Amino acid sequence: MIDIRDVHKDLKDKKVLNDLTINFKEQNAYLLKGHNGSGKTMLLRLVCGLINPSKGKVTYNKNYRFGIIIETPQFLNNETAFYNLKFLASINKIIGDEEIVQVLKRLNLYESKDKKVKSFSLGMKQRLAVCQAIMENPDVLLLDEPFNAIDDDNIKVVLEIIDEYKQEGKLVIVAAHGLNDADVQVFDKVITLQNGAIQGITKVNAM
Ligand SMILES: Nc1ncnc2c1ncn2[C@@H]1O[C@H](COP(=O)(O)OP(=O)(O)OP(=O)(O)O)[C@@H](O)[C@H]1O
Repeated sequence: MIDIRDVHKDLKDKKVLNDLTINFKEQNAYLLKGHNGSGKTMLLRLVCGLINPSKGKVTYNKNYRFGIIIETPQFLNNETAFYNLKFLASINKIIGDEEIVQVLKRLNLYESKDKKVKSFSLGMKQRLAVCQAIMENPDVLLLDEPFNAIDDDNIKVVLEIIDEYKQEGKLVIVAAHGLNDADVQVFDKVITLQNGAIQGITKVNAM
């Protein structure tokens, strides 16, 4: 559980988060919606501790390991896809080559594993970003616009992964726009942000 209570965040005189109170629960997937600049990315940053609130409190009920894509992921462009994941895996040292191969297969990148990232399309880079986010099997998955530039088949793969995470009792928060109604069904709640504040929270099965 991640509890956000009465949170405000000011950056250079601008209120980027405005009086947010939300309780994110395990076994649930949340979809963040809202116009550009409404605060979706800031909320994801707040949830994983990349920014601290100016006022209010963020509480976790356990030590979570986070898997994240926030804004445009950066890779070592002159290295291969496999090398990039191996390099990132060397930080925590909890997975080996086998897990990296599995995740590349899952995101349909195995055939391209030995290609340099600079030759990748936007969609391939986005899928590689999903690989790095999920490869260590995190407790909480935070994805900022993961469907950008991804084709329908791979959108389905990412939606399946979100569903699996929920079934495994994990917590998933995704910022995305333009998902069709059928795809939104994988989420439990849709949170709409406007000017850094919550405009509405809708239960998906009630939509
Ligand atoms: N370093 C900063 N200093 C001041 N304001 C900032 C800073 N970074 C972001 N902002 C502002 O915070 C607000 C929220 O930005 P955020 O990136 O969270 O929006 P978003 O909903 O994710 O939009 P997008 O879909 O464009 O990514 C925006 O108005 C943005 O201009």
